[in-house]
Amino acid sequence: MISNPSDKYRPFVPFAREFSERTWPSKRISHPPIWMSTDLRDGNQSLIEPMSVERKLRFFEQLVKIGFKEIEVGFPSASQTDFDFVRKLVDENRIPDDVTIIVLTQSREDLIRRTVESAAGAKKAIVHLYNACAPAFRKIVFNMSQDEVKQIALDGTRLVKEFTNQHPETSWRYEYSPEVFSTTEPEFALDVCNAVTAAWQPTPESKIIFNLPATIEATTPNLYADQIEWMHNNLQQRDCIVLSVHPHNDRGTAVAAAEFAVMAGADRIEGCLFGNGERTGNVDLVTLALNLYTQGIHPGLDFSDIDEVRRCVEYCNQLPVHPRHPYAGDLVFTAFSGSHQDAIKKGFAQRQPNTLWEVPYLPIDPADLGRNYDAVIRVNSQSGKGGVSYLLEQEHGLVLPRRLQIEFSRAIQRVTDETGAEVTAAKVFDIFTEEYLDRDQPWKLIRHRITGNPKAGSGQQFSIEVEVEENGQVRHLVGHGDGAISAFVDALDAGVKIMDYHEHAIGTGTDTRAASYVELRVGDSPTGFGVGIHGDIVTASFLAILGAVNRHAVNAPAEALAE
Ligand SMILES: CC(=O)SCCNC(=O)CCNC(=O)[C@H](O)C(C)(C)COP(=O)(O)OP(=O)(O)OC[C@H]1O[C@@H](n2cnc3c(N)ncnc32)[C@H](O)[C@@H]1OP(=O)(O)O
Ligand SMILES: CC(C)C(=O)C(=O)O
Repeated sequence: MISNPSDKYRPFVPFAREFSERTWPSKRISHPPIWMSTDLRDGNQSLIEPMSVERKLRFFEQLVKIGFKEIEVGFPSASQTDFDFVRKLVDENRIPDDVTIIVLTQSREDLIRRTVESAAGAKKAIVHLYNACAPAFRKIVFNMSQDEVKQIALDGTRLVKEFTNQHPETSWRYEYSPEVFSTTEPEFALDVCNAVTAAWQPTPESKIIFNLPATIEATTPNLYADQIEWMHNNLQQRDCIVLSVHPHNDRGTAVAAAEFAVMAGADRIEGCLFGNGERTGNVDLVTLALNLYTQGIHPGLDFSDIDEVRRCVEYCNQLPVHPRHPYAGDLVFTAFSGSHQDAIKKGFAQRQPNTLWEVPYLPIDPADLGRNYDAVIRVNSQSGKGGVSYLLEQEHGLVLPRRLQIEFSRAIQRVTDETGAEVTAAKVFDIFTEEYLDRDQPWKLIRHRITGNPKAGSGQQFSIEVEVEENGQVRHLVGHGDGAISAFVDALDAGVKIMDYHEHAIGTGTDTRAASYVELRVGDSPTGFGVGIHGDIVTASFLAILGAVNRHAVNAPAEALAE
């Protein structure tokens, strides 16, 4: 009696085998596997609308551009489109000399004949034959014994040999997949593969490919690796074999399964870009390749323009790539949260050219994939001062002092709390402008003139004449001090005490302007900031002081700044 859904399932244990001789867990991947793209076959057969010849061609050319040397181009006996596409590649000489095409077939005479016909004339081609070997498939699909199922593989192998021999103009190789290997008894899968080896008679120069698929991912990836390592150790004529894996992603662990399988002895991986393929997809070759990249191993595939690849794949598959997809999604190099932004900003600030990549929260340099840094930091209610000030610095060259960052991020937080939405970099600057640069000011600077002419260190007084507009009235002020700022403060005579002052240049050459940031106190009020931007540094600092005084007058900071 089954009362719970979980009672319907049993854990997959591959026939009580222990695999205690395993060595793969302590292995490291030191070089890339042979990559085989099955986008045009396994990927294509899983699409809502299979690719047209035009889409297939576009995808094929993209795969070649990325650097794939083995491309499964279709199931030619499935449809006229698939057959015509393979013929087009061959007849129009579209296959580069260093690329081998692969064509898949069931083990049925008419289908094998047509499959060989589709690729005949290519310089290099691989015929790929499969039949399911797992107990459930033997029982449910074929209703056959082990020997009968093995015979399907042997009959198919003989026919592939016979038909390919009729086309000596092509350099043929052979790939055999004991489909559903992942839930097949290891001894039976081994027995079938060894029988196929004997029938095909591969050599070290012309190897057979045994592709051991996790047709349906049924186990934790470590168990798949155990199965692969066992085959690797027990297959006859291993030196004449390319050991391949073909993980599907039913449990969401196909990438781990493929990586473990390589550690366990696999030479080759079949998969699709961005993990397209039956059901949950084939293993994602982009993730696998770029995982190698981050370990200091060049994958031998070129994803230096990941967005172009993504656009092409989305067009051909008519399926979107998820915004969180590893390495390729729109959001994968973006931090919204404050502590992530803070760490990224510091990472960029400390980065030295030509050094190892070490920017927190960014496992890979987006520039290596053709991405820019525009989207690295985006601001919403989860963001902090680091992210906000990063945007001002990147977009407008404004390097806010720490306490101003704290003050300004409160203004941003008010907006994000109110709207619940993202604040774009342009909006951040608008809010900054409104808050610090373009207020409706009671005090406006009209002009100033330094009248004293002190020599540095002389102890002489600085004198200044200032013309300001105060609430519409023009006033002429005079002040004295040790420097321009103190003389200006003296002239204002508004109870101003300067607490902190920063300045820096924005831009270069004739366009250079100065940015000044002044933190001051008016009377006993809490401190507040003013910002001035001007071509003249002294004017910038006066604007900053007036800005702070104005902010105090209009909108005295309600609370003191706290660290
Ligand atoms: C795991 C994978 O991805 S395998 C690849 C799967 N891809 C595809 O199937 C896409 C292309 N396939 C097709 O277009 C069609 O299935 C065709 C043209 C190959 C065959 O079509 P049909 O002749 O109509 O047969 P159908 O698709 O129903 O196949 C089922 C039959 O093939 C048999 N069969 C299934 N796999 C194999 C195999 N590898 N070798 C031999 N026979 C097989 C089944 O037992 C069944 O036989 P039955 O009719 O005697 O019960
Ligand atoms: C044909 C085989 C390799 C396959 O696609 C699978 O088992 O998933």
